[in-house]
Amino acid sequence: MTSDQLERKTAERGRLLAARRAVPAAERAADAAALAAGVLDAVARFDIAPGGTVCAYLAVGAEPGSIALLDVLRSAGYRVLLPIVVGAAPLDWAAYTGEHALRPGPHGLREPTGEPLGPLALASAALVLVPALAVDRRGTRIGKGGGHYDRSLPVVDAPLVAVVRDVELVDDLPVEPHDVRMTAVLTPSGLHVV
Ligand SMILES: Nc1nc2c(c(=O)[nH]1)N(C=O)[C@@H](CNc1ccc(C(=O)N[C@@H](CCC(=O)O)C(=O)O)cc1)CN2
Ligand SMILES: Nc1ncnc2c1ncn2[C@@H]1O[C@H](COP(=O)(O)OP(=O)(O)OP(=O)(O)O)[C@@H](O)[C@H]1O
Repeated sequence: MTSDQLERKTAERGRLLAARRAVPAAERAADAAALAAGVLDAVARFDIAPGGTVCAYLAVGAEPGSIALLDVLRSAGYRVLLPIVVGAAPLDWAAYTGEHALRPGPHGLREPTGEPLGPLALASAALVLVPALAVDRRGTRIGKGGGHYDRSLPVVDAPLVAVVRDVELVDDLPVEPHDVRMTAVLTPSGLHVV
């Protein structure tokens, strides 16, 4: 990637974060409800039966997503794992067993208090919900810039479903060699296979 493209990626990230912060609370709540309502369709579209493992994330700040989305998956019988940040190493994972079993983590995150299962737990996923700032129509994802998911996802064979707002599914994002492509994008309007 040229320094020009890297600059574009950094600028794009700033623009996307600012746009997210400007979303009014009512719209955030409506988006969260629509995503929680749509997540089971997404899982069904990939033929993942209850009992299967879904690696998910717990939304922080203005990110799309919610505890309710995790609870929908759990109530439907899926095993839900959440990431644990371990410095610059690939993400660790532990089971989400309810909002009571979370503790504060880095970057304002809440992380599961259960036994850490190790980075390879991600390989047991039947589907991975991936946080993103934006995704393009080729599946290129831009995240917060820590590289956590790009370092973690190479062990996964399962569908990778980025979760963004509808305006964050865009035509074209800059791509780097380490960027792992998404299989589909879940937005409040539904699942988009890319
Ligand atoms: N929900 C979620 N979990 C995730 C990620 C993510 O993007 N979203 N990550 C993706 O790799 C890893 C952690 N990376 C993160 C990097 C930066 C911030 C962040 O900017 N936090 C804000 C606080 C948000 C708030 O409280 O409003 C900050 O530190 O200012 C969060 C997570 C693993 N878990
Ligand atoms: N597979 C990898 N191995 C080693 N370093 C990596 C890998 N993937 C990404 N990185 C490092 O992480 C940095 C951030 O990457 P990138 O901008 O793609 O993050 P991101 O996908 O936006 O972040 P995140 O995954 O945390 O949401 C890169 O500059 C790179 O140095």
